Parts: sequence; C-alpha cells; structure tokens
Amino acid sequence: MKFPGRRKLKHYFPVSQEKAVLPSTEVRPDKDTYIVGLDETIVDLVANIDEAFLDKFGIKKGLSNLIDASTAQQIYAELIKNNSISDHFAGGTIANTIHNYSVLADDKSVLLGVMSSNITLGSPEYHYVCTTSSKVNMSHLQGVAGDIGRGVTLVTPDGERTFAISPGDMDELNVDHIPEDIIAGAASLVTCAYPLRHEGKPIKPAMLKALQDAKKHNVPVVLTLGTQHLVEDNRDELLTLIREYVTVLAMNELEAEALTGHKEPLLAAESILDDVNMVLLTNGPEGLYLCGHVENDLKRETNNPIKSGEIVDFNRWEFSRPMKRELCKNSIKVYSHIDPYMGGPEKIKNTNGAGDGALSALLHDISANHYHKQAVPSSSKHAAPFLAYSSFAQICKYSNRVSYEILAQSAPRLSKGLPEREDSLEEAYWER
Ligand SMILES: Nc1ncnc2c1ncn2[C@@H]1O[C@H](COP(=O)(O)OP(=O)(O)O)[C@@H](O)[C@H]1O
Ligand SMILES: Nc1nc2c(ncn2[C@@H]2O[C@H](COP(=O)(O)O)[C@@H](O)[C@H]2O)c(=O)[nH]1
Repeated sequence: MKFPGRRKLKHYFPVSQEKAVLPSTEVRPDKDTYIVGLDETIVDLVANIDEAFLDKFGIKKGLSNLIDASTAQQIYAELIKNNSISDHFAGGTIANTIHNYSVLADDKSVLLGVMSSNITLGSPEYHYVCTTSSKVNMSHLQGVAGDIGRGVTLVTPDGERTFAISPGDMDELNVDHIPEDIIAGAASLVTCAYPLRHEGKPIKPAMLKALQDAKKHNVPVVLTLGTQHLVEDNRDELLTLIREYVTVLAMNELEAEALTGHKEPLLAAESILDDVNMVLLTNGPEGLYLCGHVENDLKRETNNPIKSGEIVDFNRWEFSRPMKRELCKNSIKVYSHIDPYMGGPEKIKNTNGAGDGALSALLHDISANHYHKQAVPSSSKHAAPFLAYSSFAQICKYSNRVSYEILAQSAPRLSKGLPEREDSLEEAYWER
C-alpha cells in the first residue's frame, strides 16, 4: 500500500469566513427584520357601477358592507350581465398593507390568515397568490376547504369605493395557526378591527392570541379600524382592546369620529392619544395627521410653517421622533399634518387602499428603526427608546407620498417601490 504521505498542519486552518446564506423566503425570527400581518383573506373584484346599484342592494356608500351568499350571487350575476367587473386583485386591508410594506422596504413580511387548500388555475384564489409580493411569506397560512372572502369593490363615478364582502371561509383562522415565535421576532404586528364583527368565528380568538403574543414579547401592535359602522357597532369592545394591546392606531376621519365623537381630526387624535402611543389619521383630500408622544427633553421644533386649528400651533414639535408614553418621564403630545402630495393625482378613478398605503409607509419607518437598532445599537439614534426611525414630519411626507402612488395607479397594492428621486423635484434639491 502506498503511504498517504505527510501533511503539514499549517495548511489546515479553520475557515473564518461565514458560509454564504442562501436566499430564503422563510423568516428567521432572531436575524431578520420583518412584520407580521393578520387578516381576513379577501380577493377584490373591482366593478364600476352607479349610485342606483348601491341603493338596489341596500349597500352603504363608502363603507365595507357584509353580505350573505344569496345577495352576493345576485350582485355578481348583475355585474356579469352588465359586463362591469374590470378585474380581480388580492385585497384585505392588512394583506394590502404588508404587501405594500414588502414592496417599499424590499423586505419580508408574514401573512397570517386562511387560504383554500385546493387552488385551481384562474380562480380568485389563484389571482390572490399571483398578485401578492413574493416577499410576503404565506407559509403560515391555514388551509381551508372553502373559498377565501370575495370583496366586491363597487366604484361609483366620483371615484369612491364601497365594499360588499361575502366572507366564505375567511374567518376560519384558528389559534393553532398563530405562531408565537414568528410574532415574538417581528418589528411589529399589524391587524384590523374587522374580525370583531364576526362573533363566534375562530378568527376572533386567533386575533386575540396574536395580540397577547405581541404584548408578551414587547412587539408594537398596529391596529387599523377598518370602516365607520364597524367602529360604531363595536365601540366599547374596541376601546378595551385598544387600551390593552395597541401601540399605533390607524383610521380615517369617519372612523375617528365614530370612536371619539369628535368630527375635528385634531381633537379626535388628541383624545385617542390618551389610550395609545401613536395615531395615523387620514383625512381624504385634506391630507393626513400623524400624532404621538415624546419625552419633553427630547422634543424638536419644526422649521416648517406653524399651523393652528382646534389646537394652537399644533405642529410645533413635529420634528420630534415618536416614543412610547410609558417610557417618558414627562411626555408631551406631538401633532403633525400634511396636505396631499402635489395636491393628489390629477384624476382619481378609485380611492381604494389609499389609507392602507399611508400605513405601510409608517410600518416601514418603524421597521427601519428596529433594523438600525439591531445593526448599530450604540448609535445616537437609539439614545432613547424611540418607536420610529424618522420624525413625525418626515413620516407624514412618506405616508402621503405612498397614498398618492396608490391613487395614481388606481389599485390598492403597489406594483413597484417609490422612485429614489422624485421627478417632480428640481435637480438642485438632490444636490443639497
Ligand atoms: N381626493 C383626494 N385628493 C388628494 N389626496 C387624497 C384624496 N383622497 C385621499 N387622498 C390621499 O390619500 C390618503 C388616504 O386617504 P383616505 O381616503 O383618508 O383613506 P381611507 O382609504 O382609509 O379612507 C389621504 O391622507 C391623502 O393623502
Ligand atoms: N380584512 C378585511 N378587509 C376588508 C374588508 N372590507 C374591505 N376590506 C379591504 O379594504 C381594502 C381597501 O382599504 P381602504 O384603505 O380603501 O379602506 C380592500 O382591498 C378590501 O379588500 C373586511 O371586511 N375585512
């Protein structure tokens, strides 16, 4: 036998370079920055109709209306007869939001909800999966035997969208499909008030478990209110839930009024800030408000023009970064407002999803803070426990810009990220 020969020890050394990490859609709770969204899985069927159509089926304009299977069939048949259905898109207020987050952040999110176990080519479920970003992880969805929800999105000539929701199996999500470890590692958990209107359905306890997991692991909870009459019908239950679990509350002006009784958004926001750390209040053509708390010693004064409304000089401290009130010694309330980016698109065909878009930008900023804190914990950006990376004023601009994009493309889900540089701004702006 040939002797294998001598080998010098010095030629054998530990490999110091880390192995390349192969791309994976699965989230790694201890390493990745991601958000988790819990939603009723809904596919939107978009149709143009006139106001008489809404009256005929007793559907309240501008709101999300629940309908039974037989009304859904009648509506569907009439829309097909009139050839008014323009397309199917993945919908659901939270799934839209996390899709948009993933497009903006170019990073992962996790969707908790249901999906039909057997998807046939060309079905609404097929459209749902096809029109969701590949960065939205759907491996934790619960399989169901029936259909996901159908959200007939009825668009009137003024561009207002009204929903007729036929639930299918969308509320069958159960507590066994709420993964605690995935929630524990998230930069935030985002969900909506819609599950509250399905008394007796598994999604309600499932949502509660997700909220409890988030609270246990100190993960910020972001809740959107959904639609005005949902808030009116469930006000007390909602307030209890908000006080117990919610960090950031998002709504439009109608939902804010239903919750607080204040028509004036600033007063509504002021009142809600007694219960939560941050409020995003969108106000259609009047723009949006972002309000919250900051430690008095860390407040920063704006150099934008000072605005007054029901609260005098309300935007004075809008250059501050949001903080949790309970982590402040002397907290002050901070208010910021912005008008629509460029006054809004020239023609608005459909306002579907504009509010969800604004929220996805806020979630991106909260996640960016989470990421930066992990990457550079000693940075002065983390000298205090801030909730977001940017100031109230900066996030307002970002949120409004995303809403504009949603309105401009007439669909609730972004098909691409925002441009790095805005065409509308002078070259000199970027050189500054
Ligand atoms: N008619 C409009 N003109 C200009 N901007 C608008 C208009 N409607 C909505 N927006 C923009 O979209 C954002 C969200 O819209 P809003 O209608 O308040 O949300 P929601 O869809 O939740 O009701 C607003 O804050 C604003 O920036
Ligand atoms: N989870 C639910 N989502 C719903 C319901 N009704 C409507 N929607 C979804 O909302 C978005 C549009 O949001 P907005 O910003 O225009 O308010 C749309 O895609 C719908 O699918 C519901 O009952 N539950």
